[in-house]
Amino acid sequence: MQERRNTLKAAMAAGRAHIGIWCSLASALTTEIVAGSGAGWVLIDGEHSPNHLRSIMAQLQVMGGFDSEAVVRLPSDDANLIKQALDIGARSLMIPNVRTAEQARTIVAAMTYAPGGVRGFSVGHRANAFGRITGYHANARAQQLLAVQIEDETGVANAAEIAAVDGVDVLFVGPGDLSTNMGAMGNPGAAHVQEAISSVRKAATSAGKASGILAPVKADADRYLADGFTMVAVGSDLGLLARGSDALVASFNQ
Ligand SMILES: O=C(O)C(=O)C[C@H](O)[C@@H](O)CO
Repeated sequence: MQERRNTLKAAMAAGRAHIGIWCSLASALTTEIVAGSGAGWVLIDGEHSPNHLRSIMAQLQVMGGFDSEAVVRLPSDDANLIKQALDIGARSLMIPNVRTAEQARTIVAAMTYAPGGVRGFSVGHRANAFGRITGYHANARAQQLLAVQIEDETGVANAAEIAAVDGVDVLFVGPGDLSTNMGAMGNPGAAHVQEAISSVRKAATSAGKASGILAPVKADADRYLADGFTMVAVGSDLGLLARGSDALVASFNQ
């Protein structure tokens, strides 16, 4: 049995844009619905949502039948969480609040088997189809994608060094945290925040890496894509359901 190619990783390496949808409802059913949309990737959020390893695994299982790549965001850079997420079958990770190149190297090491890293070795896990994937351990890193989130001014200042770390594929801007940490709470459109966002993209591009951002307003997403961001989340399951139901009710309350 062969592991399926990580088409998101290939697209990022080739500079091809893939839009994604953010899944925060911690539901295998809604993630399965979203995965059928044709989005290039689906973010399973383990930071700002009531997800846990089993709920993340259930979403990975339902996504197995779709071309869309599952990207799992962990709540931190904790090596033990990285190990568990990789073993249940996550191979594209998003790690929040990455501020230094050293932190990024530590994250890559947690994703990598010895001698290059410290990922714990096991044969019998879901990632390896329970021992059925030929050459899983030797090829695991080649199919992994790492998106590190740049979410404060330290990360922005270190973006070039972070992007240069071997194993980092994407610098992904967290617009909410970045704007908040820059004194413009929840307003990534502020001029100085936009300058920071642009500098992150340029740092990624200069290092031959991809850049990404969450942009649930279409005009923003279109602009970021035009500027060269290639991993752009353009909406969320939660937003689609909340705003869609609001609008539906409002349409009858004219
Ligand atoms: O800082 C941000 O913005 C992000 O990283 C995305 C948010 O955490 C996401 O949960 C918005 O729903």
